[in-house]
Amino acid sequence: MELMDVLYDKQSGIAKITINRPKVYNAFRARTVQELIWALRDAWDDNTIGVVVLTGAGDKAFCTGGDQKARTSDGYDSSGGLGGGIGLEVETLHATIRNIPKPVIAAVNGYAIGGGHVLHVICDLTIASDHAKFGQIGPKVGSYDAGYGSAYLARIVGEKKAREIWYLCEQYTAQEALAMGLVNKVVPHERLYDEVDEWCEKILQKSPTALKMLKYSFNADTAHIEGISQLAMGSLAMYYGTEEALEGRDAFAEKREVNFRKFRT
Ligand SMILES: CC(C)(COP(=O)(O)OP(=O)(O)OC[C@H]1O[C@@H](n2cnc3c(N)ncnc32)[C@H](O)[C@@H]1OP(=O)(O)O)[C@@H](O)C(=O)NCCC(=O)NCCSC(=O)CCC(=O)c1ccccc1C(=O)O
Repeated sequence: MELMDVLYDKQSGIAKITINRPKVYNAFRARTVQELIWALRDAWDDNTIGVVVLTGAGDKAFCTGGDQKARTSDGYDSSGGLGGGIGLEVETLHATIRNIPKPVIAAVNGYAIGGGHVLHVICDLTIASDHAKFGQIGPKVGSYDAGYGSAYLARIVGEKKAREIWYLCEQYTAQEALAMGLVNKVVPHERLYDEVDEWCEKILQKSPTALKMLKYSFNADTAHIEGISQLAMGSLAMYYGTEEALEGRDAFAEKREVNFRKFRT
C-alpha cells in the first residue's frame, strides 16, 4: 500500500508507526485509518517483529482523533478508505491494535485527544513525554466513542474518573495521567524515544509466545467490549447526521463557542 499519512519503519525487531499529519495535529481521516491498519497487519505478519510503537509526527501531537475538517453531514469523508458506518474504519483499527499478538507501545509526544486518546488507551503500554496532554473532547464537538473509549477506559482509570473525563472534557497533564494509571511512565520530552527503545529492548528479550498468550489473556477479560464498540459506532453514524452533532462540528470549524443549550428543550 502506498503510504501518504503514515510513516512506517522496521528495524531490529521494532515496527514504528508514525501518524504523519502534523498540520492537523495528527488527526486521522479515512485514508490514515486504512494505512494504520495496513501497517499493523504487516507488523503482525512479520515474524522478525516483536514489538510495535505507535506515535505522532512533530512535537505538538500524538493524535487528535477524527479530522474535523473531513467531517461531512453524515460522518467522515470516506473517499480515501473503505468507510462504513461513520466513514472511518475505526472499529477495525481498534480490533487490530487489540489483537495483534505483540505488545503495542504508544509513545505519546504531545496531545492525545478524542479518538487519538482512545488509540493510546487501547495500546498495551503508554510512555508519555512530560509535555503530553490527555483528554476526551467528543461531547464538545458532537461526537463520542462509547465502545473502547468509555468501557475500556473505565477498566483502566475506574468508573468515576472515566465518567469525569468524558462528561467534563478537560485536559490532563502527563503527571496527572500517571497518577490515574492512564500511562506507564512519564519522561522528559527529549528522552521519549530513547526510553521507548529501552522498553522495546526489554520486551524483545522475552519469549514471544509467552507475550502473545499473556496479551490474549489480558484481552479475554474485556473481549465483550468489541460488541459494545460495534453498537457505539453504529449509533454514532446515526448521531452524526443530527443538528446537535453538526453544531459541535461547525463550532470547532468556525472557532466559536458551541451552543448545545438549544437541544435541551
Ligand atoms: C488538540 C487541541 C486541544 C489543540 O489546541 P491548540 O493548541 O489551541 O491548537 P489548535 O489551534 O486548536 O490546533 C492546531 C491546528 O490543528 C488543527 N486540528 C487540531 N485537531 C484537529 C482535528 N481533530 N481535526 C482537524 N483539525 C485539527 C486545528 O484546526 C489547527 O489548524 P488551523 O489550520 O490553525 O485551524 C485542539 O486542536 C482540539 O481540541 N482539537 C479538536 C480535536 C477533536 O475535535 N477531535 C475529535 C474528537 S471526537 C471524539 O473525541 C470522540 C469520537 C472518537 O473518539 C472517535 C471515534 C470514532 C471515530 C472518530 C472519533 C473521533 O475522534 O472523531
